Amino acid sequence: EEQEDKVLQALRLYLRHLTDRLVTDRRFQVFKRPVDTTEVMDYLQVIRSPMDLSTLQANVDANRYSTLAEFVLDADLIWRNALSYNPNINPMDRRIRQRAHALNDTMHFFIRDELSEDFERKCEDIKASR
Ligand SMILES: CC(=O)c1csc(NC(=O)C2C[NH2+]C2)n1
Repeated sequence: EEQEDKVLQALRLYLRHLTDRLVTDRRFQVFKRPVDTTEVMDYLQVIRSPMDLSTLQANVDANRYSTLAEFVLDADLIWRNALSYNPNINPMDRRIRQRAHALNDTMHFFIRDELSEDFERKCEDIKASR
């Protein structure tokens, strides 16, 4: 229905605006592209579902997300994967974990501050009705 498509278009616009801010934040450059598994040889043995900010953006543009919850499932993979792959106390692992926590905190702060629960409920209702 016309009205419903306007809601989904608004969601897409917001998710693109949110992802653009994350992708341009220099703290999150390590999360910008898929991990190069020819360089980081054991990555796919450790991480079952890779995700990165550019793939997230492409998914938004491809209308892959009809609710905020679907987007957050993929977005949370990015920082959770980084915590899993970098568990050690060496400075490099610690720096990536700090950036992973910053990505999580920043994303969820923007969402809580900018997206109403009513809007997300509308998206969920449209999804349930289809
Ligand atoms: C995106 C991500 O989580 C990532 C990219 S490289 C990396 N970790 C390392 O290169 C080593 C430091 N201890 C392993 N983690």
